[in-house]
Amino acid sequence: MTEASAPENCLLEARQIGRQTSDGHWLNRDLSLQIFPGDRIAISGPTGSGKSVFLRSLAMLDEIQQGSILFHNEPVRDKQLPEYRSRVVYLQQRPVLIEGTVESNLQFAFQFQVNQQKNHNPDSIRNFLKSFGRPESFLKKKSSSLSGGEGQIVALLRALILSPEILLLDEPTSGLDPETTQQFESIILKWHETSSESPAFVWITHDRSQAQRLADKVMIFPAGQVSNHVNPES
Ligand SMILES: Nc1ncnc2c1ncn2[C@@H]1O[C@H](COP(=O)(O)OP(=O)(O)OP(=O)(O)O)[C@@H](O)[C@H]1O
Repeated sequence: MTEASAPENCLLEARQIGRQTSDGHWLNRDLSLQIFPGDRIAISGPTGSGKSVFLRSLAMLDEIQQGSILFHNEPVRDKQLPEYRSRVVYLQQRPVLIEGTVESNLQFAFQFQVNQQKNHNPDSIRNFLKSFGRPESFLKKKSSSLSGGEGQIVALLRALILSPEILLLDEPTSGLDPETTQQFESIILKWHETSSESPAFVWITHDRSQAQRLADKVMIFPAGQVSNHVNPES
């Protein structure tokens, strides 16, 4: 039986995907998700239930051994991966920054051919910094001198200035204090609300109240059911 296609406006579809280790052990199986413009999706579930494995599969960082991933209803070919990764941006729990200043980290992505047509807008960077309560001199700070939380902020700015269609966030605030967590959430919600392209995000969180604040759909692991209600009591 052939599966029905996703609606035309579907940005990203994981269709019954599964990931297996080289010794044949399934880390997750039969997981499906459709992501539409404007979606705010939380992924929740116990430790070790396969949330990060799934998100890495969506980011196409790890190969899947079952099912398919479709971007705008088309499979992504190997040679399209750089473009895919500039449109579907993955932010991991611990940021990876290059040596040099904050500014050089922010400019780094624009060196790649796939991002050269994107606008490097200094005003938007200044606005983001303001929202984080950081002065412009923050741009001159060495990445090696940043705290873990500041590093995560830089990684977020670096992702947002690429104007992604989808942002994939793996517990991005787990190492941040409550104030920085709140700033981080506000920035993402503001980006989400004000971007003309109607971007979507998928956010792994253990914190039910965070899921409640941020998301309008929740995917619960290990089964991977998607529900339209984020109920902090359930
Ligand atoms: N590359 C890999 N090879 C073998 N096992 C792996 C690999 N990646 C993840 N696992 C295992 O898969 C399981 C699910 O891991 P995953 O990191 O996705 O869990 P999680 O739900 O994100 O957990 P947490 O909430 O603690 O971050 C774990 O038992 C983990 O050890």
